Amino acid sequence: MTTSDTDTRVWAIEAQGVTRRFKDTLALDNVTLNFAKDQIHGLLGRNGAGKTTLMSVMTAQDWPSDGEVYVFGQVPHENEQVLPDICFVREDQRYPEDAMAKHAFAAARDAFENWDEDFAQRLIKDFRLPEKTAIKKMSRGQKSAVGVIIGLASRAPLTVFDEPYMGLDAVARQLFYDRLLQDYSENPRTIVLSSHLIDEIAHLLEHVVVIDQGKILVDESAEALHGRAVTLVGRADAVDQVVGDREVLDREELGRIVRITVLGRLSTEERRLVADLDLDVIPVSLQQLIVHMTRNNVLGQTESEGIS
Ligand SMILES: Nc1ncnc2c1ncn2[C@@H]1O[C@H](COP(=O)(O)OP(=O)(O)OP(=O)(O)O)[C@@H](O)[C@H]1O
Repeated sequence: MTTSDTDTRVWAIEAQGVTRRFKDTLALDNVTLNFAKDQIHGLLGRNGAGKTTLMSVMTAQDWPSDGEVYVFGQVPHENEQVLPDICFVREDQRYPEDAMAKHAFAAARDAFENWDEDFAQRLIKDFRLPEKTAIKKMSRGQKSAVGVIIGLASRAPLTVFDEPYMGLDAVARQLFYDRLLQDYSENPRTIVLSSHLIDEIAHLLEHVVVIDQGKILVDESAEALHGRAVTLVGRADAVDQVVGDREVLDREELGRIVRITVLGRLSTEERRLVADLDLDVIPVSLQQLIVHMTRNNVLGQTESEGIS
């Protein structure tokens, strides 16, 4: 079995130059990144960015067209040593025609060594899941709950949730976040979460990866990202004085007042200037930052390709 030559004590997943092509579509374009062990990672990006494809390749459900993937230091594909350590929860999970939730849970109990039956039973009650209804006949939210319960109770060393909460209502989603955080603090493991609801999951994330058009746009700790951009509001000439030659992510004008989002933290001196000029400083949420960055990336590429 091939073993990655980087430090397998640190990385749960290593992707090296991973490309995935589907006929004319380049879903992953030479992706190189690592996911540290025992952290909660967010994999974020717009529709069609390549999230599901990357998750599928990393969990050995799909092969890369090029490049290498290692999970816990080994190539995971067709690897009986690593596959039992991976739980991939996806929205489009297929179940046999008459399968009920209890059948899915029994299969998960057999598949995952760390399966916690008491925890699963508590989650079934929390999510009010009907155990005797065929999964195919369940509501969208109930189907999602089946996946979420399997993902949590499996306690797999690598658990990957691809948009697990489609269809879950706000109460159920909050339940998922709370149970995940609580169980993760008691049983640390590597979690990868993809989501469109960025602000809802931002507080869970320790590491953030943003993918856009198959390329990695951001690969940073959540802490480093926090405060990476700031919005300044005030008189145009005063705001421009502080903005200087910083990269502008967004600019809105309302008469003589402007609202400009710039990359980078403000220095102590700049903060003083901001106070003297009577400007408002508004922190930028992870969701706003990613919206700005992916929007700018698309515009940048469109312009450079000469398409207006
Ligand atoms: N089996 C496939 N055959 C052809 N194209 C595919 C296939 N799977 C994915 N793609 C294409 O690859 C690109 C990435 O798709 P992917 O599902 O990974 O995106 P995503 O980021 O998960 O999107 P979403 O947030 O909308 O689920 C898209 O352009 C998609 O159409």
